Amino acid sequence: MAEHGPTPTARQAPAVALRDVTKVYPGGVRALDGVSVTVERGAFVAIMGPSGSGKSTLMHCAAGLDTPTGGSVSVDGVAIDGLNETRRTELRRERVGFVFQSYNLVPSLSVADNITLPLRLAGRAPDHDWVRLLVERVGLGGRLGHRPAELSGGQQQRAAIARALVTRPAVVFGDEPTGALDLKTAREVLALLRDLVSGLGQTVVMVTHDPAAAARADQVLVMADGRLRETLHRPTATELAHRITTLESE
Ligand SMILES: Nc1ncnc2c1ncn2[C@@H]1O[C@H](COP(=O)(O)OP(=O)(O)OP(=O)(O)O)[C@@H](O)[C@H]1O
Repeated sequence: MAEHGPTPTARQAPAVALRDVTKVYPGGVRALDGVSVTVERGAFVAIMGPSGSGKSTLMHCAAGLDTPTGGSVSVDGVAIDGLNETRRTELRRERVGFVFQSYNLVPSLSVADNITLPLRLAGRAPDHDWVRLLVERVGLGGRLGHRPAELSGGQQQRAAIARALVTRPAVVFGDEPTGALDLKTAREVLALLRDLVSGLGQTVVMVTHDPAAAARADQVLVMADGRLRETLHRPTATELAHRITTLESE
């Protein structure tokens, strides 16, 4: 067994599984109310829903960034409920990648060093072929020596996507990954995510308010009032926009 690789049993497990997850915040807000979701390996899943419906809470619980009040969560076949904070941090570092709306690159590091930073933090030697392949896929070959401030927003997000994939995580979570980008650049970044799912088998789960973005996913989880209201398979942007407007007016 590879030192950092999942066990053969875990390899068969879904990328993420939530069973009957509940989250009640101090003060009594029930942000999640019995949510069960299975994300298969190689799936591109979007989470949509009205403001306050529990999208971010769902993603944070699924990624081990927040602890559910009830139910269970597993990532790459590992139950995260029983892990202490140190083991949970290790699991996030080794099996989960993150892409944020605001890129979150380290300003003082070059693009190349930003991309390989998660490997250094995990004490792992870079797999040079994999890093080269990622840099090629995200189209940043000519920019590796630049600082993030010298890149466009779309290029910064491409670097952040390469960084998220560099550890070969079981799942990449995106929090409004195209939220800060103009329409054309957002479309390019979505096409890249789609390509990483279809071409490399990467599992991606992203929260988005944009029906056009969610329509690139294989499945759209529609949240309402802390519950999974429905799962749509390859819906169109028009269908999604209509669905969300209906939920917002309920
Ligand atoms: N730390 C917190 N403490 C208390 N209540 C919280 C906390 N975080 C979120 N909530 C509440 O939980 C509910 C779900 O919030 P969440 O952020 O998951 O929704 P969302 O669908 O991501 O919303 P948005 O689209 O506006 O980002 C909301 O009622 C919110 O006010």
